[in-house]
Amino acid sequence: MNVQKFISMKGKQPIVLITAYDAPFARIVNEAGVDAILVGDSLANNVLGFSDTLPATMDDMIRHTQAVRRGAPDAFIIGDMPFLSYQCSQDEAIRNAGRFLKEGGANAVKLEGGSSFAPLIRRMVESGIPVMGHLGLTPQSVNVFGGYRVQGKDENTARKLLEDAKALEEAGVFAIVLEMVVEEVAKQITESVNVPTIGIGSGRYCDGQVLVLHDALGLNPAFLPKFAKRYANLYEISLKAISQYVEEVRTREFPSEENVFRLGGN
Ligand SMILES: Nc1nc(=O)c2c([nH]1)NC[C@@H]1CN(c3ccc(C(=O)N[C@@H](CCC(=O)O)C(=O)O)cc3)CN21
Ligand SMILES: CC(C)C(=O)C(=O)O
Ligand SMILES: [Mg+2]
Repeated sequence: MNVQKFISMKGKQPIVLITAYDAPFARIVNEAGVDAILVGDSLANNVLGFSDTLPATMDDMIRHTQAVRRGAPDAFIIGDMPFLSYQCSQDEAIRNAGRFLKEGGANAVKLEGGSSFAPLIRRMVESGIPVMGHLGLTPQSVNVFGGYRVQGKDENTARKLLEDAKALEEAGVFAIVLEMVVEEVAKQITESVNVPTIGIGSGRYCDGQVLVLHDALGLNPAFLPKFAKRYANLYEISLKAISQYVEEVRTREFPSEENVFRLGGN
């Protein structure tokens, strides 16, 4: 996979992305054959225990991008730029984006935002950093939105989304994530730009889909967004497994003869 192949898949074959945050899961999703792995800033809520994505730092993201790279040496990896790593100044943004490639081992970065980020994105691409855009519900702006709401419900916001998508394409992004955009608007955007759209909660007509790993695997029993699908219930499976371990230590069933080292034996 590379950015040109990504672009060439538009309209031909659905593009499959999923998030991963560590080496063992990166190995699993890579072996399952996803087209790319997103090291999301949703690291903050899914792995670090925060309630939103805002606390993720550059150092967090680099450390976990490195872990994903070690678990999936040949995967196409996209690093998600965390809150305030690219909003303060263009120079700082380019340096931080570059860290994902130089230190993290990522192949590209993603950042949230519309046409006002087009000049920055153009500079990044001209500097040799492939950029994925992210429009619609941009979780780093949850405090401005006042919640996680569907985007593009009226004519004005739908038009703004379309204009933003065209501005990002013009700036040189290789793909655009559309998050929680009403299906009709996501379809229109998909038909109006020449780069692939990757949907999450944005319906059936995007060029690809991205899902949060912990949602797909059912690792969070408390919450599942309406747009997500649980393909397994790892919370229950894990709970059952560890409960059995607890029980077996207490009953001295574990460790058993096969787990022990003895004098003169093996
Ligand atoms: N585990 C996880 N899954 C995600 O999809 C995800 C993250 N984390 N973190 C980053 C963002 C935040 N996202 C979110 C967060 C909350 C809702 C939510 O509260 N949805 C409600 C209400 C939707 C509505 O207003 O209609 C839902 O029931 O889906 C949705 C997406 C999507 N992203
Ligand atoms: C939901 C995806 C697109 C994301 O940005 C993340 O996981 O951080
Ligand atoms: Mg994100």
